[in-house]
Amino acid sequence: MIQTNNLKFKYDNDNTIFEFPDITLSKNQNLLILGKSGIGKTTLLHLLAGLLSPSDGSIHIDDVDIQKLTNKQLDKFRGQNIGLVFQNNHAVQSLSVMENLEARLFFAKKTISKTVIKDLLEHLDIEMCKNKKVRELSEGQLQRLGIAMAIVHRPQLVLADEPTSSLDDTNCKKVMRLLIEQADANNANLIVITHDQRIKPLFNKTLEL
Ligand SMILES: Nc1ncnc2c1ncn2[C@@H]1O[C@H](COP(=O)(O)OP(=O)(O)OP(=O)(O)O)[C@@H](O)[C@H]1O
Repeated sequence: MIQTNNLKFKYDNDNTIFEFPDITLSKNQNLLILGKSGIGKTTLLHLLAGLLSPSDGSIHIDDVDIQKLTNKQLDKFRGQNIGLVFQNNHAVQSLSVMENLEARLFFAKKTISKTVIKDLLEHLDIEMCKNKKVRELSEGQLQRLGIAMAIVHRPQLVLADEPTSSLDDTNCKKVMRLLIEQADANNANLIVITHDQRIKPLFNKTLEL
């Protein structure tokens, strides 16, 4: 469940004040966020992830008011409950695909069987790369690893910023199906930002900024 109220934000070094429309998502609902370049889509996603702090308003995720958490509590909450798919992959270059996923699970304090991880990698078409170092992956493989890392710990909320931008049509379909399936299976919410026309028909709830 996600609820935002009267969210406002301003970067320290800029006078623009962003005022975001309220978001209400019940369990299992997904949302596509649209809007022209520079309107504040990524900013909104960072607010929802607790990476930025609003100047006004509130964000509730599963009844937790994230502004009320200390930094340490927020880090823990994010690690366990939120999955982030960002344009720049945050995987550790010197570790393998599998080691990165194991590190993600360790951080989230969750145990997921090797079979389930193998299944996830197969769905994302990167099982054959599981022992490769991150620096040895192609752009598309790296993006799919980012998606695996965002959902392997089965978070309640998945936030994805342009998750399909460097994927071909086949992988775009696979990735979006997987993100939506995983969100459904975990009773989670999926919020996606995109310019990718291919994924618009997959969402019945959209927010135009
Ligand atoms: N750290 C920052 N400090 C100051 N201004 C910033 C910062 N990050 C982003 N901005 C500005 O805030 C505005 C919104 O940026 P944001 O990345 O949220 O837009 P967006 O809608 O996601 O754009 P795009 O579709 O091009 O990715 C832009 O004008 C951007 O220059």
